[in-house]
Amino acid sequence: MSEKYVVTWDMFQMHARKLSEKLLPASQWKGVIAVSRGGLFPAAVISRELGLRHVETVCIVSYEDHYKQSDELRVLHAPEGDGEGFIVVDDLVDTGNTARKIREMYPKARFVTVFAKPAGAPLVDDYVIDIPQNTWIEQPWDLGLSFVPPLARK
Ligand SMILES: O=P(O)(O)OC[C@H]1O[C@H](OP(=O)(O)OP(=O)(O)O)[C@H](O)[C@@H]1O
Ligand SMILES: O=c1[nH]c(=O)c2nc[nH]c2[nH]1
Ligand SMILES: [Mg+2]
Repeated sequence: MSEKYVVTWDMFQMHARKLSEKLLPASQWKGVIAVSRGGLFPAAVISRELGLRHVETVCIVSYEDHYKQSDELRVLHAPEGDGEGFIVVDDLVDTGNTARKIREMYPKARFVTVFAKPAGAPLVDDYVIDIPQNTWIEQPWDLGLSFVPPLARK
């Protein structure tokens, strides 16, 4: 990836709130299924905003290494059913491989993400922010604050 897009916690919360607005009225939903782990973060915001207390996880491993996707997706845990009445939420779609698997598993769910790159965007029902394909999204839970030395050192 040639570019980086750094996301801060406050911007992430703001975008996740915007995504929640697209999911009104809340009464149409039984609950939320978070695509763990990245989807846990927007799922917390969405379930809070919409007053949904039924929160499930689907656990999929795609990127074993931070920047490198493995050939096979590994599903470690998945709630039963076709997803009817549920919002399935992930933090982002990139190649769309995870989204394709989710769509296959939960064809009746509404699948939403905060960020979408062009290759994955058509697979998502709702998202908030477009990101170019050549850009790596650095999520706030993967980052930390650290000291930066001044330019002029004595
Ligand atoms: O569209 P794709 O190319 O499939 O990529 C998107 C997926 O990749 C990331 O998850 P990852 O597999 O890194 O796991 P994590 O959520 O546990 O960090 C991200 O959270 C999405 O789930
Ligand atoms: O933190 C992440 N940023 C990304 O751009 C991305 N694409 C797939 N998986 C990803 N994880
Ligand atoms: Mg993920």
